[in-house]
Amino acid sequence: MTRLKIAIPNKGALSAAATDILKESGYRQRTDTKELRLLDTENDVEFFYLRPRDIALYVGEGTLDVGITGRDLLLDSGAKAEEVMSLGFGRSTFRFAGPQGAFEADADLAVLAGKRIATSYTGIVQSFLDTRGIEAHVVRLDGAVETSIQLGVADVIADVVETGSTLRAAGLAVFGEALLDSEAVLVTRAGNGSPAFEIFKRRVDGVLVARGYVMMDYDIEASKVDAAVALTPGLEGPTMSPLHREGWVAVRAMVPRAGAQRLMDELWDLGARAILLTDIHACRL
Ligand SMILES: Nc1ncnc2c1ncn2[C@@H]1O[C@H](COP(=O)(O)OP(=O)(O)OP(=O)(O)O)[C@@H](O)[C@H]1O
Ligand SMILES: O=P(O)(O)OC[C@H]1O[C@H](OP(=O)(O)OP(=O)(O)O)[C@H](O)[C@@H]1O
Ligand SMILES: [Mg+2]
Repeated sequence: MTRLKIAIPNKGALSAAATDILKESGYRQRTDTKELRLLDTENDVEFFYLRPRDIALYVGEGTLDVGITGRDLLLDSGAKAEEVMSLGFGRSTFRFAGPQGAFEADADLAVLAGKRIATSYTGIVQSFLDTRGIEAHVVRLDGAVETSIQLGVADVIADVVETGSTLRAAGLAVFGEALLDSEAVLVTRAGNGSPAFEIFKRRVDGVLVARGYVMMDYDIEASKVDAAVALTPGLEGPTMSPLHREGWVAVRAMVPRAGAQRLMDELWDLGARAILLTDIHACRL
């Protein structure tokens, strides 16, 4: 099997969470943030720590096999890489913004006609304008685009918004609809079904599923077990074990993490006792 080459953000908003998910998936990760390459011989993969903006290009060209980057950066690059899995972190939206009070919050984006729009994501913005048939002037900046309006370089900006605090601090407000919802994604080139890639994907997917579920154990009277199991059906049916206590059984089932506390309340009301929740670190389902 040829060694899988994987691109990881070397710094910025996606870097730490990308490293975490790989560690949880059983891969070696760098200990020094200055390291730009790391060979994991045990798993026969090599990691390349790159700018998140460049990752889709390397993968699209086929120089590297897999990458973690933002959906917005992938689309902006126009690279021939495709999204194969969303990773559930690095969530943001991509929005137009202008000086507070200058635009209606729900303005029709036709108001952009003739405006100067500053952005680091010219690919996304230009293709949006083209699709809508809006003629505007796109000003490409490397970052800190929020300041460009005050400095007289642009009328509006188009940028990543997470909490919105950067916009507020700059006296700006979003308007019109969101261009896209982004999060970190796994990218590869079209049709990559190599065995090494499949193993990598399965490992990462196992961690994501494990993050979404918890293991629930409880004891309940056998006469109530059908009602309890209706609440915790598990993935392929819960595991049931007899208890030493006459007429009681122990039940174990994976349940979605969201709502697990509410489930515990319902099980308690039904008569279940010794209800335990435990984290799952990885799984293959
Ligand atoms: N609060 C945030 N700030 C910036 N990017 C975020 C945020 N939350 C999520 N992201 C996502 O992180 C990615 C951008 O990462 P990053 O900021 O590291 O790249 P960059 O802006 O190209 O680099 P840098 O900011 O170091 O110049 C995008 O996919 C973006 O949607
Ligand atoms: O909505 P918020 O939570 O405030 O986050 C969004 C801000 O974060 C990003 O900037 P980044 O730190 O990547 O700097 P950059 O503009 O130089 O890329 C983005 O460009 C916004 O400025
Ligand atoms: Mg940035």
